[in-house]
Amino acid sequence: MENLPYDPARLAQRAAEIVANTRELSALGWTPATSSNFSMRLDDRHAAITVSGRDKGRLTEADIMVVDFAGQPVATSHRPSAETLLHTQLYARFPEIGCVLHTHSRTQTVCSRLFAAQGHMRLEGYELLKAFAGNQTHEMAIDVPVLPNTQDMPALAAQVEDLLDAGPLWGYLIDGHGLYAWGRDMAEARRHLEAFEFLFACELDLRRLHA
Ligand SMILES: CSC[C@@H](O)[C@@H](O)C(=O)COP(=O)(O)O
Ligand SMILES: [Zn+2]
Repeated sequence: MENLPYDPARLAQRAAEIVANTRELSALGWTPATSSNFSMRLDDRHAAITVSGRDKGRLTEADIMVVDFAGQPVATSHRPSAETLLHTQLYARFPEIGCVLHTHSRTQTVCSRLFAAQGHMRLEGYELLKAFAGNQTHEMAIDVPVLPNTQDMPALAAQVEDLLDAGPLWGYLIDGHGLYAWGRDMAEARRHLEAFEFLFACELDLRRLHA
């Protein structure tokens, strides 16, 4: 048997978790037209991530591959997600991060357009802010950064590094593109993703009502 640099049993377990959750997120309409990508940490050097270009609503374990934290494929000829670097930079920097989720819901994309000029989207006074790990109260605000979109992943990753230097972050938007969110494990990353989606939708509703 091939001598793999990661634990294949752990890969199988993480792949099953990614597939089950991706299908649920896809059923919500958050991964249109093969968009979005998903990953989980395997160990201190490797992550399991979706193969590039796959239909996220029909994902199977065969659509999950391994990369190192430089974003290079490990023991596979598959092509990893085009945005692999945005996942691996988080695993490389924060040992406590175990899962990174990227989706393209309509709400996320509309918000990214609406708040791009401002550079961030403020979420303030909501009970659901307590869904973000470490927050104890609704009496606070978070500014979700909105980065300009680019196909230059090293450039985008460098901008994310600057954001991470600036303070605690649970996710960010990319203009005209979608949302990145993460957490210790799948459950926490999903909680953050769902909280962002809900709060973004509230802000859009308020804008419509005030229009
Ligand atoms: C189908 S367009 C969306 C892609 O360009 C990208 O933003 C995306 O989220 C999925 O890319 P992928 O390479 O499949 O991980
Ligand atoms: Zn994307």
